[in-house]
This record gives sequence, structure tokens and C-alpha cells, in this order.
Amino acid sequence: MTAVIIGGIENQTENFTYTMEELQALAEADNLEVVASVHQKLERPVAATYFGAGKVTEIFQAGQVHAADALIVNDELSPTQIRNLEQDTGLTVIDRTALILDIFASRARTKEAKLQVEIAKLQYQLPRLRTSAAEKLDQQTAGNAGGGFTNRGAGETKLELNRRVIEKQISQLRKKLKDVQKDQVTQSKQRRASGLPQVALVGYTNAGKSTTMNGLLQLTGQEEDKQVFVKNMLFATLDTSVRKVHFADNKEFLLSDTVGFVSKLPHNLVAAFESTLAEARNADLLVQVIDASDPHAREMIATTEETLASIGIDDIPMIYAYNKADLANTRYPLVTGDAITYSARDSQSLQVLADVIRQKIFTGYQTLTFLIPFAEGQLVQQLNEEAQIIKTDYLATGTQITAEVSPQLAAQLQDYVQ
Ligand SMILES: Nc1nc2c(ncn2[C@@H]2O[C@H](COP(=O)(O)OP(=O)(O)OP(=O)(O)O)[C@@H](O)[C@H]2O)c(=O)[nH]1
Ligand SMILES: [Mg+2]
Repeated sequence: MTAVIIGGIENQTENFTYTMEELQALAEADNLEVVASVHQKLERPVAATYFGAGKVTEIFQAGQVHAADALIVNDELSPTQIRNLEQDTGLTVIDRTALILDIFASRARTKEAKLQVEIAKLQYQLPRLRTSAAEKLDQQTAGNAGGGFTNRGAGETKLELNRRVIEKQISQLRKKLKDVQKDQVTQSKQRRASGLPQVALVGYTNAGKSTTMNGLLQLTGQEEDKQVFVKNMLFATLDTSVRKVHFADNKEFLLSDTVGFVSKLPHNLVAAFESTLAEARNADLLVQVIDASDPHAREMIATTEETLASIGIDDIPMIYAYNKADLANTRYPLVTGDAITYSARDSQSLQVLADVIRQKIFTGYQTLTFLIPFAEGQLVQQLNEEAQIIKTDYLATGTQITAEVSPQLAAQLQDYVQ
């Protein structure tokens, strides 16, 4: 296992302890072994080396003592900072953004996720073309461009060339991504056209969004193969999955599971996952899943809300779903206003969560009596499929049905209301 030192600068602007714990979890998620942690109180980072000179020496020594291979820094670094720190500490320097990109890259399974991560990675490289990571890339691309560019004198030209190569790669990948997403865009449009309420599960990574989705599907009797991937690791879900949840009274809604968040999520990555998060943007209701057993639950809520706001999602009604109550030594299921305390592993909890969601989205339903002429048999069928039938009578003039119907169905059938 690669041994790493994690390091950060403490100032007043953020919850430092929390982001450092998060950095450690991210490093572990990337299969790195954290052997030491260093921090320095500074109002702002030093332009050339990020840390102050004394701290850099300390990191160099810690690197020797712990036989570390790399230093992971709790911020996004400038190319100069990376280069100088590498020189002065003798360690490979990885910033927080590169670490998160690396985790996403190793988790990506589908073509779409892979392309999105690849684009974000290249965008990250673009302004850092002189760093060691870029040097490797130089070597890869030098072959294509003719060996003449690899000598020192051609520095500027080489940089320009690399920039053009990367920009071209990005635009090619974007085209491919658009192709891959074509079907999805159509599906997404169809979903909106269906008029079914849309609910999206959002929240911090590992909070239990996918487990909640599976629980709700199971509760409503969906087949096993509709279940989504669950795992105790950061960023288990990178793709959005949408499923229909159908209740016994014929009420139904669309439920989507989305990629999880972490604080200081690289902007490029969020941008690359825009379309994946489009399901959340189109939702009528957001269910924010929170790991109530985590001591940092409050910071995680803030992180989720900042990330959503950064992509312009800030005006959709939200339910706060405090999950993992079984680990939190608290009473559950429990509903208080727009919040529910529950466990995604407990069927009674899921029933209560489903009820809370139902109350929010199935508004404007009314019980009406219709008289459907025999010639309009398909409407009787539609009522049976889409409404909760309370009573059916066969009269000489047609079928008389009393049913609880959605506002859309009531509008469609208004001519038959008695
Ligand atoms: N004890 C307990 N564990 C839970 C509960 N809900 C989820 N988990 C576990 O928490 C871990 C993460 O669950 P996921 O559903 O994959 O979390 P997620 O929010 O989808 O995570 P990402 O996809 O990584 O963003 C898994 O090991 C789940 O089994 C719960 O109510 N109680
Ligand atoms: Mg998930």
C-alpha cells in the first residue's frame, strides 16, 4: 500500500477538523495508507509552497521517518506549489481535487461515468501543464507530435501544443458523451411528459441513498433486478438511476438515485456530472438522505446544500431524511415536520418514509363519480390502472365508477363527472 502524509492549512473560514477527517477518508477510499497528518495555522497559503518554510521542512522529515511516498494536500494547489513542494519534500504531491478525481475514475463503471470523469481530469490538467503529471502526458503525446518538440528550447511551443492536444481531446470526449446520453435525454423528456411526480434522493456520499431507494422498491413489490448498487464506500453511485414506485392504490412516482457529495467537490467534476444531476433539477421533491449516526451530520447537510446551490438547485421542496437511526441510539421511525428519522434497513421506517413522500407529492387528489359510456371502454380501463377505484356499478347508460383520481386524470375525464 502506498504510504501518504495528509496536510492542511487551518484558517477561520471552514471547519478544518472535519475537512481533514474527510481527506483521510478520501485517501483511504483511494487505497492509500495515511501514516501521518500535519497542519499549520495560517491566514492564507504561501504562494510558492502552500505551507510555510518551517512546515515544509517538517513534512520532509516526517516523510523520511514514516517512509512516505506522497503528500496529500487538503486544497487545490497551483502548478508552482505542486512543483516546489515536490522538490522540497521529496514526496509526490497530490492535491484534494486530484485525489477525488482519482477515486471517481476508479469507481466509474458505465461508459457515461467514465467519459464524465475523463473530461473532468483533462480540464484539471489544462492549467497545470508544466507539472510532473503533465510531463508524463507530454511524453505520451510527444510521439504523435514528432520528437523535435521534446527538447528544452521548444518549451513554449510544446506547452501550446499540449494545450491544443488536450482541448481537442476534451471536445472529442464531449461529442462521445453527447452520443451516449442521447437515449437518456429522450427518456428524461418522456418521463417529464408522463406527468408523474419526480422525487430525487440527494445527499452526502455513503449516507444511504441507494439503500433507501432499494428499500422503497422492495416495499412496493418491485422485482429484484430493479435494485441499485449499494456499498459501504465513498462514491459507490456515479450514475443516476430512475425507477417507478407504484403503490397498491395506483398512485405512482418516479424515484431517482444520484451521485453523492463531499465538501470542496471539484468544480469541474460537478460540471461534468451536470446531466447526471439533471434528474435532481427536474424533481418535484428532493429527499436529502443524511447519516444521522455520523458526528459530522450537520456539516454534511451544509455540504449537500452548498453543492446543490452551486448547480442552481435551491428552490425545490425538500424532506430531511435522517437515516441509520439504528446506529444513532434514537427512537425511530419518527416524523417531525419536514424531517423523518428512520433506518433504510427497517421496513416500518420505509413505510413511514413512503407516507411522508406521498403526502408531499400526491396533492390535489379528489374522489369523484364518473359515468363512462360503454363505447368508451378504454377509459374504464384507464381508471382501473391509474386511479383507486372505490365503487363500480353497471348502469343501462354506462359504467358508473367512483374513484380517487389525480388532478390530471380529473381534468382529462371532466366531461364524465356526475
Ligand atoms: N446500519 C445501517 N446501515 C445502513 C443504513 N442505510 C445504509 N446503510 C449502509 O451504509 C452504506 C452506504 O449505503 P449506500 O446506500 O450505498 O449509500 P449512498 O448514499 O448510496 O452512497 P454513495 O452512492 O456512495 O453516495 C452501506 O454499507 C449500507 O448498507 C441504515 O439505515 N443502517
Ligand atoms: Mg449510492
